[in-house]
Amino acid sequence: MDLVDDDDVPQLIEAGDEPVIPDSTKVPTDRVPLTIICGFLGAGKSTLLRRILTERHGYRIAVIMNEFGDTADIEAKTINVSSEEDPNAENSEEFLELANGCLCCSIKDSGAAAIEKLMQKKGAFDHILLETTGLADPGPIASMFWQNEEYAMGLGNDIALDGVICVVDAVFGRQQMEEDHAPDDLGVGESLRQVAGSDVILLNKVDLVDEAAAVSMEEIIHKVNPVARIHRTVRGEIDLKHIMGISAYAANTAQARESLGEPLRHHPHLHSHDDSCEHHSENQVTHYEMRGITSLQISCPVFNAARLERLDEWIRSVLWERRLPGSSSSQDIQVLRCKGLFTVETGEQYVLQGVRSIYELSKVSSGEDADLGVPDIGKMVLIGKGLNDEVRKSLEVLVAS
Ligand SMILES: Nc1nc2c(ncn2[C@@H]2O[C@H](COP(=O)(O)OP(=O)(O)OP(=O)(O)O)[C@@H](O)[C@H]2O)c(=O)[nH]1
Repeated sequence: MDLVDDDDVPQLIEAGDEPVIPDSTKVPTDRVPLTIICGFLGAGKSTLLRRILTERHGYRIAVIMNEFGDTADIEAKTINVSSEEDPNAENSEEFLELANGCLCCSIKDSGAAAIEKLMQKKGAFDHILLETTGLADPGPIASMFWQNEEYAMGLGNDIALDGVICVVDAVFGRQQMEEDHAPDDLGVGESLRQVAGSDVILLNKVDLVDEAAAVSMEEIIHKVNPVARIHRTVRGEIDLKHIMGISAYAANTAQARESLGEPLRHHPHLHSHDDSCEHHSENQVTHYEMRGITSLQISCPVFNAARLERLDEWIRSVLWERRLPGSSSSQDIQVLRCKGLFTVETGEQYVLQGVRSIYELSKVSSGEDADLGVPDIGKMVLIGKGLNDEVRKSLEVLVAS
């Protein structure tokens, strides 16, 4: 079942004389954060979730293990967890409250119905983890929980997308990405879409590879997605603060700068081409391509209001019409993820967040981050297909004009 039609006309920001720029201060704050966990087949998603469901970590998490986005029943494999009171509960109950405070949910309904049932238990958990099938593309699922007007009146009021986590197999990940060529409008397969559309990547099974192979894999991941944080894991062992509460979609200066700044600082041994360019503030398209997926990073000077409006128009054209403004022909551009942080002359800051055709360019509330030394230089990162030199030049001309 397709939860979201890629071709749907995006509804977030309507074209008009004035850009509709939401103020992040108006976003409700009492929502339950939701983290989507995707990953290659057999990469270790269930192992990670089993750990979360059984270890004492102090978090109250509702874990949904479901063939989400599919009409199939719950995954045949069982997460072998049991409560002390009823060791067979997972076989009979939709909801299993675990000794460590987590709530395990195996919900047969797919999609929104599963989440609606879970939200009836709101209060019993502080965070939702949603496991997707190994073949799932996280983009449409993320879109369902982020800036989706259809859900804004119902589900969207209760849930806030926190981030997308991708578990990558350190042994077979490279092969999976290279061989992956599912025929679709983008011409790339799911494993690449998962890496491109994620905010945090867990490079799992590093116990099975040597240091050189792990570094090489990190470099490949970084070149496909320069803004994702990469953590090495063995059997999903990771401090949960790295995958929960990351606010990857927040319209918040500190978070935006964090995700746009130095994504590889956990890995000082990595000095890729991208990093050196970054230090020189050089705008560039990554020279590495994996089945046409590239990233484009650009530095932006302080904007005036008119330029911000033109940038908004540029984004609409590229994300919605897949072409550069002023160009009559389709250039086959498809953006999977975009992020940005911009400062305008008045001192106000704007954060760009985008998942495919849906985006939000929102003003950061005044006073926020006032003491953090906000840099004058803004930055924008696009990840997707067709992001060639022509696209980069078009953006450079726009931000410099
Ligand atoms: N050596 C090693 N084995 C691991 C690690 N993580 C998971 N495994 C094993 O890899 C196999 C697949 O792990 P799963 O957690 O089932 O993977 P998955 O991503 O849920 O698989 P699918 O749902 O089929 O896509 C299992 O046999 C795990 O025990 C790891 O870090 N190191």
